[in-house]
Amino acid sequence: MSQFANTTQFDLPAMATTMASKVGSIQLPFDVHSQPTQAALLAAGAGILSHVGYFIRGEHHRNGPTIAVLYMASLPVVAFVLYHYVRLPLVTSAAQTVALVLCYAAGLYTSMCVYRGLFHPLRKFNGPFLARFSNLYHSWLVMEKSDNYRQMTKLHEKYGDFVRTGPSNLSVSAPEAVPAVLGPKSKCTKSPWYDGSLPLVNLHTARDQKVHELRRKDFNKAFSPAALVAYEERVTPLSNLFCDQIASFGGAPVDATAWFKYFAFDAMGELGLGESFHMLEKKDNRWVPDLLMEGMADIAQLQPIPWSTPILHRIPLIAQGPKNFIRFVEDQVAKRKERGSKKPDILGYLLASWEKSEKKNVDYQWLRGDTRLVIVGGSDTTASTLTFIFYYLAKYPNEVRKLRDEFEPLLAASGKDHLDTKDVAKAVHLNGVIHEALRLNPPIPSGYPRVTPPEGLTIAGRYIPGNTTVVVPLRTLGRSEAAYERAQEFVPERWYSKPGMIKHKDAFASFGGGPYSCIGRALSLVEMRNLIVKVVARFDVEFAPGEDGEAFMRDAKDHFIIEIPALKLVFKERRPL
Ligand code: HEM
Repeated sequence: MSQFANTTQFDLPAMATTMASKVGSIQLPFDVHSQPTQAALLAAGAGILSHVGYFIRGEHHRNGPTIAVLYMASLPVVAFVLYHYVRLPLVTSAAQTVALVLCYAAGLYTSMCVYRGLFHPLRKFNGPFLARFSNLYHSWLVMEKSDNYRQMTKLHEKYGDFVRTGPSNLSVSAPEAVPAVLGPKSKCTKSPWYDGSLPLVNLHTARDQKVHELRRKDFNKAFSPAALVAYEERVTPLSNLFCDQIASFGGAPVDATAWFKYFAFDAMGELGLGESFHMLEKKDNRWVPDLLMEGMADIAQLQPIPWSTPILHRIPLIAQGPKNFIRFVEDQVAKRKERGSKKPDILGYLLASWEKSEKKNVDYQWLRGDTRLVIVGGSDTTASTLTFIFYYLAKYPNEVRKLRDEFEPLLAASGKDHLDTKDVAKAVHLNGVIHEALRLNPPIPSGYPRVTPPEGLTIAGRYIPGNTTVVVPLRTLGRSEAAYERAQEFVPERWYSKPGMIKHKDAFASFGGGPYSCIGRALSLVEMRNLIVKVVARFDVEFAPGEDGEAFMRDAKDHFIIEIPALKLVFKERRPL
């Protein structure tokens, strides 16, 4: 199960001495001092060679920290050689060194730009001019507002279904892209982006198919139908607590965004770690969701540049948010391990596999990573979906009536205060509301990148070369007329009585697809159905005075997961308990 990045130690003085001793015995073919042009050309040539011989093929992002250190180390080494062996004055050595290193970089980047602009297999795909030369363009595009999903929609409106967003990157918004790139039969693999959190590993970031398959088996036990039934019993008290807390506002405005987070995090604490974080009843841990989002926001704009994150993770004072969040998770794993749990929880199943492991130290890293994954993957996604759902319910009160008409007879017949498992399929409108909110507002709005197989891939009649990073922009596709009729409108009936309004049944991918799809899908649906039924049964929902939901919809940020602004709602009790 071990799959960690190698960290290389650099002994700079030793490297300098070794290199210097070699240069000392070599007669340079020119005098650096009197023939600067030749020296510059040689450095530029080395840059071109390193591109053509090394950088042009394969993946190098994991070597990012090593390459950065080597590049920095070359400065003192070259300066030392020029000063000590070529016997240039100190200041001249330093100036020549900078010039040579810059010439090397110029050679490297010129070669890259010429190749990417004129000879790259993606050269025939349209996209912003600068995007073809570097992924930095994509980063720059989203730097100010962290609004990748909006930028992707704009680019697709301008350039069509296929947009070259980086030298080897395509965004494909054709509905056929979902089965081809994400479907069970797809031969695409996870892109280098998934290495962004190394050396931390987890199921989601596992790029090796076999490693992923093995770990997913451990996870499957925690998400079996029997486990889900047991989990639902523990969601119900949290839904009740949520309703009681909302009722205590007495009809005053509530920050729905924050409260759905408290619910979803508490549910993940309870079901993931065996103990709620108690955010619904106490203020103590309410900082955790903000910490997570801060961490995601810190590095969101760098996501198009996979080599940047391994470097940032190694710089002590940078990306403090994710590091603090990891510390919080580690603490939770240690506490859960110590206290044990009488009730089944997700970590319990993973701990049981770990107990049997022969490589306890290595597999403990997986345990940490997967606990973080469960908390991140299970909380914020569910919370933002619930907030979007209640935005639509406040905007369209008729939807609330339709929901009540559907579930009230089902609850009366079963005598339960939540939907019985056998009635879930009958709650077609409730399921339609959830799917419609997820279609219009996927919590991972810009999709997740894959790499095409070496032989390439054909989507909607267009051939995409092998080793291309492809992403399906989910929010753009979810609102596309090519996939849905009246695509911008909220019509839950399209998911049951009006199937003609779904033009491409494969286009819905808010939970992913294929072997890497969301393993928590059924659990999140259990949580959401449970809470929606309880809230809608007990409260009428309205926008708070001064709230129209526009800023909420307009100002959402895309940090891979979506960060939504506060949505102020009023919950008025229909029948006080
Ligand atoms: C509305 C709620 C949710 C949505 C929209 C959602 C969406 C997704 C998506 C799109 C993926 C695939 C990402 C990729 O391929 O890179 C994913 C993976 C995953 N999700 Fe969810 N998720 C939700 C709730 C949950 C919950 C409640 C859990 C529970 C712990 C969970 C756990 C996971 C895990 C463990 C993975 C990784 C699966 C793998 O790589 O095999 N998710 N989720």
